[in-house]
Amino acid sequence: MRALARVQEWYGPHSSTAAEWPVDALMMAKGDTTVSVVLPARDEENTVGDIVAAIRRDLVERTPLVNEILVVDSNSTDATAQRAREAGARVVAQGEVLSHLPPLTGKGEALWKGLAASKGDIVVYIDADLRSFGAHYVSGLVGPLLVDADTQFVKATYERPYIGSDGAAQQGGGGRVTELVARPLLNMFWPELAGFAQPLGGEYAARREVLERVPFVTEYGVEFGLLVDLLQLIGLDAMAQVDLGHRTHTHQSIPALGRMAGQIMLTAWSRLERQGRVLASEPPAHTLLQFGLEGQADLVDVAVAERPPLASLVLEEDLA
Ligand SMILES: O=c1ccn([C@@H]2O[C@H](COP(=O)(O)OP(=O)(O)O[C@H]3O[C@H](CO)[C@@H](O)[C@H](O)[C@H]3O)[C@@H](O)[C@H]2O)c(=O)[nH]1
Ligand SMILES: O=C(O)[C@H](O)COP(=O)(O)O
Repeated sequence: MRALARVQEWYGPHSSTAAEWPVDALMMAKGDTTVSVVLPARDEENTVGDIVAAIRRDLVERTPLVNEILVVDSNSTDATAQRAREAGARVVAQGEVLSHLPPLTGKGEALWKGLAASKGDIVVYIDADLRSFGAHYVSGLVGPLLVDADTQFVKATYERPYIGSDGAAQQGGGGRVTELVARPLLNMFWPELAGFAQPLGGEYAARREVLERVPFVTEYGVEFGLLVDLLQLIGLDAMAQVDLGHRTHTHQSIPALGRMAGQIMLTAWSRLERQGRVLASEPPAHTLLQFGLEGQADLVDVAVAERPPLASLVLEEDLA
């Protein structure tokens, strides 16, 4: 009950909508602060170009709110890098950033490499598979950071329909892993975070100095890990939420979401262990036996790894 009261107390003062952060007003607040937009992209040739072009048109050329657009090409096998470059982004290959380190995989790795390769004081992450993107996604996320010095991290919320193969939208049907896995876990173990309506969403912004002080879990554990670790590092009152309206994206299959769910559960477990809240006599298994339509079995690995806080790495390299 105490946690719920805490969420209620936090919610009002730390929630806003994108409409409350008009770009022209933000330009006054921006001053010398630089803003990087980082898009992780694996095989997103159908969507990445339009997203980059919209940011470039509305937030670089029309009003210079954004200083840098960086696409991290996450081992794509399609024309993602070319489309992103043509639309005006700088593109880096995930494996070529900090290439002296052994490569890791997945979205969390792309985000960490994007942090290392970008320069802005504020870093905005935007998924490259969005079909509902508008410039207000970026301005809404940076608004609280530019205007309020106490805000360190801003997470998006939105209505998330499920779009069926016939194109029909089912209101509230999207975010299946959020509803079935992430939200129950957060409410059980980190109830202070229960007010984040879309904890797994890929759109959020933070001050670089804060992002460089937390580890990044690889694969799809990254958003869950960041929320839990940032709560511990900066506290709930330095975290805010902005309603961006509506979000549609490319849905993954149920087996793929099962693997994502496994990665998120392992991330939660690692944080429970690290925070001294569970004592494991043996680590959880990280294999998942999945079954296809014909009943065929497939053993997959849902292990996640972790990159250390970027700041610790820079320090280590400075000392070496
Ligand atoms: O190895 C990868 C996998 C994904 N991506 C990119 O990451 C973004 C999100 O990935 P996606 O597969 O579309 O994830 P979703 O099914 O949409 O999963 C949701 O839940 C995940 C777990 O929190 C989040 O990482 C996602 O941002 C969020 O949209 C997209 O731009 C991908 O191209 C990579 O860069 N590398
Ligand atoms: O955020 C989630 O829960 C996953 O990305 C699944 O989203 P979807 O159900 O909208 O595909």
